[in-house]
Amino acid sequence: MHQDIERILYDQAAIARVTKKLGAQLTKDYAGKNPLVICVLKGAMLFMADLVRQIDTHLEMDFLDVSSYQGGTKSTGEVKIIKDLDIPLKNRDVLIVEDIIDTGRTLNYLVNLFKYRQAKSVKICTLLDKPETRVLPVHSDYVGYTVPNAFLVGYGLDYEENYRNLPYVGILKSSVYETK
Ligand SMILES: O=P(O)(O)OC[C@H]1O[C@H](OP(=O)(O)OP(=O)(O)O)[C@H](O)[C@@H]1O
Ligand code: HPA
Ligand SMILES: [Mg+2]
Repeated sequence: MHQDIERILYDQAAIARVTKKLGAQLTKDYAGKNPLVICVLKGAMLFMADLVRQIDTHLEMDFLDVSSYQGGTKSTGEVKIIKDLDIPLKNRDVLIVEDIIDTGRTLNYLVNLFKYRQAKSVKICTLLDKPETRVLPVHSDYVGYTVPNAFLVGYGLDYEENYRNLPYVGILKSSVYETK
């Protein structure tokens, strides 16, 4: 698995550092608001698990499964809800937690959907932001790291469902997907 990684961008310590910093900001911004913190499965699961433990105020969690990459390195352009939320979000302060914003299709779709469902506020916290490849506009209120235009894996991010369990974020060697 590790031999398929070109370069490690963020190791465990770097991820922990930025997660702690984001958690401190969120603790301040959401004190007394009991936000509904939404994890976008599957990619955001590890970041969500670490981030909520750094937010020191009441919150609720829910999980939504959407997919637009169908495992590969290219966005299909179509966002599909595979599992919807359980908790109604009308009049709730919603915080969407993501691993990465790439084309922006996933979050553009979700922000519009949650506003349509009458959330009181909708904000985004993403570990990684890849602004160079944006197709649809997305404003993220909380960003861990801004990343270069490369296909990344690890810490939740996959290539064909593999590599999510790497404890770091790295660039996948192009030979891994170009020979397919
Ligand atoms: O900005 P975008 O181009 O929409 O890309 C970002 C989304 O793509 C990935 O999810 P994916 O759809 O691959 O599903 P996964 O989270 O289950 O890996 C990633 O976890 C983000 O949710
Ligand atoms: O760089 C990426 N890696 C893995 N999954 C992704 N989904 C969007 N961008 C990426
Ligand atoms: Mg995802």
